[in-house]
Amino acid sequence: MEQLQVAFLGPPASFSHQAALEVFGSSVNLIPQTSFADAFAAVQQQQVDYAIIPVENSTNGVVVQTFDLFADRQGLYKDVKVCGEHYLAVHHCLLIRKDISPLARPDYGSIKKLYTHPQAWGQCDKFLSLYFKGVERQDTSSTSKGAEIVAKKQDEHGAAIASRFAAEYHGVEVAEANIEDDHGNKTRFLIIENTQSDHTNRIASFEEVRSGGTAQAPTLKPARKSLFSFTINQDLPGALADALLVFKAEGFNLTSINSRPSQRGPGQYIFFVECQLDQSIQCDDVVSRVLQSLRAFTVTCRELGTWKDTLQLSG
Ligand SMILES: O=C(O)C(=O)C[C@]1(C(=O)O)C=C[C@@H](O)C=C1
Repeated sequence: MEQLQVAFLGPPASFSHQAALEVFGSSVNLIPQTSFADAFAAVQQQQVDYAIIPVENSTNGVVVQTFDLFADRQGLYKDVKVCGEHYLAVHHCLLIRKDISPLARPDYGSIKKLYTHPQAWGQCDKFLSLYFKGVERQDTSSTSKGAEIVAKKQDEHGAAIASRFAAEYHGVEVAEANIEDDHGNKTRFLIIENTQSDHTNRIASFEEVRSGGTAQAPTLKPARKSLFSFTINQDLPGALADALLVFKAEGFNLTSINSRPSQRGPGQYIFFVECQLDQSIQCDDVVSRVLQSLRAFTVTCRELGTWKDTLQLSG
């Protein structure tokens, strides 16, 4: 089989890179992207087979940029769907250049600027409020980008928040490890594919890739999750409640609801519903039935993928 191409948020040694290695191993071609939008575009344009994208963190909540891409307001990603998920344990470190003299802890007074991805600030809030109150913060496109900047900026006493993997890759030092508020901190990643791709269509399912082609037909169907997006007529009393009842009627358990502005006026939203289908429901066409029923209560609706629920397996 041709080597699989997998996009992730770069530069190398980001948490997305770590998640990609855990899911796909090192035999696939892992291709760094500068933004989540580039990763979505690479899937839509079939430059890659899969991309791995963070969607929510157990401490800091949803990754809004990812939901904005799933909102697909311009119709740029019409063939992109979720085919899998992965939970990654996320441990943050404070990284400094190797030539900066050892810091007098807990006083990090010599550090004048901090760099990291916006998601990481909220995951390390307690540590930052304790030691870095008032210190300038600069958002970076990823945690590993922050590590790269700190490694290159010889004229500045800056620090990055990123992983130990990023410290090793970018040649910087770990001044403090495990600075996340919750040591059980986890980020859930979604794996996306292009439903029109001949290459991925030849593979029975993403789960076959994950298991290295050894996936056995399960005796009991695993719990599955589906993601739907929809807009409603918000002037109609009960429109949202009616839409949500469709899931209940088909035996889906709603596991999360999110919304993003539809950008069609104030108070107008795109809703995202993630739901779990019980193992006992064997019916494969239940997803299309939900979509069919949703059409009666929504203005627009879309199924954004169905995949194996791995929450129980994530430890
Ligand atoms: O910046 C990175 O290293 C990423 O892969 C992105 C990201 C995210 O957006 O959630 C991934 C995991 C962590 O939660 C922090 C950052």
